[in-house]
Amino acid sequence: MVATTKEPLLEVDTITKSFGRHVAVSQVSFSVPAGAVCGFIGPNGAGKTTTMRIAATLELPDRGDVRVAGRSALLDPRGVRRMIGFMPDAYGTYAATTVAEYVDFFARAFGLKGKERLRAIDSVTDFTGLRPLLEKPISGLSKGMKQRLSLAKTLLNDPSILILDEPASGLDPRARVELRELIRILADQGKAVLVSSHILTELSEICDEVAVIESGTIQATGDIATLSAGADAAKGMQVRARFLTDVDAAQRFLAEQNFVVGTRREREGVVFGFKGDQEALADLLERTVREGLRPVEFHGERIDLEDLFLHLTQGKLQ
Ligand SMILES: Nc1ncnc2c1ncn2[C@@H]1O[C@H](COP(=O)(O)OP(=O)(O)OP(=O)(O)O)[C@@H](O)[C@H]1O
Repeated sequence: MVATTKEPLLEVDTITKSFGRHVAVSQVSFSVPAGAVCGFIGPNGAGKTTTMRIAATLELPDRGDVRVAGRSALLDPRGVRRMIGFMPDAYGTYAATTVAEYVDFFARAFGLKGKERLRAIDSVTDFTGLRPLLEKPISGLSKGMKQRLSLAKTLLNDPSILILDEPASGLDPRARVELRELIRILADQGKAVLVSSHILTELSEICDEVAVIESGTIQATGDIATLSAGADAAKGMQVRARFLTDVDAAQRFLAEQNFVVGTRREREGVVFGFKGDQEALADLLERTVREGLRPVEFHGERIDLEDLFLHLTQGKLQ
């Protein structure tokens, strides 16, 4: 489970689903509290869409359950559906339809009537910035605007949980940033947001937590800082250090210290691998000072997000 002290609004509880003999997801568990964005990260074919479709009650799991505010999706799919907004990775084209017609159609499909429907349409088209484009045919919208339209439709019934399947895929950098901002606002309104991507960097700035999936099984859950720290400790980080005293003496001293793996001279300094956490690194810096080595530079390069993703997944074909 994603570690959190808050009550989960969405709980995916040990779900397993096979298609024929192929196990698409196996014992997948994680949870998302209200007000949080959880990134669901995994390479192509990892099981993200299958998990999200089950969470959105569009598919039944073979085993396990999904609970929304404590309600079981298996026992009460209609009740759960009312609380969930699902934005699929691909949606039907309604090329000849205008933005206004499209939103109105879905508002009616959600059973919204009269003033309530008009209020909901105003609210979602304002939020997504689509109001100036209401009379435009969908065929004339950019990919970014189409994604906003899909999000607008998903928000019509004001769901407390949002499940967004690869919403940023195919968007240009500006549209990505704008979409991220909208997602953050929605979480700040108290919604629980589950958002998938096959790249960690795309979501790292807005996610409170991530769940990493590969080959149908969860590889890691938690916040990115904790996962990065764990990966640093396991994989090691590279530290660059410069000393005012004799560099050879500094290199000899470092080579004998705990967590230090491999030292080499580089320009006036020493570069070494370090397999400890930030605390252990701070201790090492303190020891170099006590030793009289007079450090003037001591810089640990932490694992970057691309490396973290590669560390958490094994790149299995799926
Ligand atoms: N309806 C289906 N019938 C047969 N196999 C399926 C079906 N849906 C998914 N699969 C298989 O289940 C596995 C998981 O697919 P899923 O679409 O959930 O992955 P994903 O992580 O969303 O991938 P992508 O990033 O490529 O969208 C894949 O091997 C896929 O081929």
